[in-house]
Amino acid sequence: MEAGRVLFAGDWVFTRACHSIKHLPASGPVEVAFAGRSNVGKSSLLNALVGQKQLARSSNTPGRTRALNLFARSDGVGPVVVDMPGYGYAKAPKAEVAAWTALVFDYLRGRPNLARVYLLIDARHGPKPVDIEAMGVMDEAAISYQAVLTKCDKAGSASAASIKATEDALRRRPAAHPEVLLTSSAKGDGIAELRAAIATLAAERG
Ligand SMILES: Nc1nc2c(ncn2[C@@H]2O[C@H](COP(=O)(O)OP(=O)(O)OP(=O)(O)O)[C@@H](O)[C@H]2O)c(=O)[nH]1
Ligand SMILES: [Mg+2]
Repeated sequence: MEAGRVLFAGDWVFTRACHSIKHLPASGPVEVAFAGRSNVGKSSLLNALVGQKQLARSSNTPGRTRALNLFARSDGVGPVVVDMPGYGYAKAPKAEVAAWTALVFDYLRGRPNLARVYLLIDARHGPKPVDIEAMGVMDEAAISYQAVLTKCDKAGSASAASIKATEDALRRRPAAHPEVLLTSSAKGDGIAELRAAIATLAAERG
């Protein structure tokens, strides 16, 4: 827990927006990425980790994040954290949504220094078909991933069913971490645990 706190207490800054995987740095430190449907809470989770409300822009309107946005500590210590566009429904033209979705899936398939994907799932709704598709892509690419339920503060009794549905969807998937993390960016639940998990990963892989 302490290593996670220290890692995220540093000075985290936005470093680059990539609209194509060609624009990513050729190689570099370990990356950790947040994937999930539009509006699931990816940018908010990053802000909760770093303790800054507006480092990554979040919005009520699905389709806020439109590039692979890279964040890192200004002193270069630790991993790069990648806030991705959402896949699925968004308030944007269909062709644009299709382009981001392709960008996300290209990144998941072909990034050698990608150490772990956190697959965010809304605790009120559980996994949707597009989340299952993302799991399949990551299994095939052998990218380690872990499910994170978001907005647990709003889910009430629905979260038990979402936990069960998520665990069921992850069973027998070769690249999936079996444990589901429960979080609320609004209330801070699960944030210290996620910080610690990322610090451990960076220490192992960095
Ligand atoms: N109650 C509650 N609301 C949350 C939480 N996390 C995110 N939200 C809200 O959900 C909305 C979407 O959050 P974002 O962080 O922008 O979601 P995103 O996944 O980055 O969305 P896109 O960039 O559009 O794909 C915002 O209005 C947030 O304030 C949470 O833990 N609890
Ligand atoms: Mg976002």
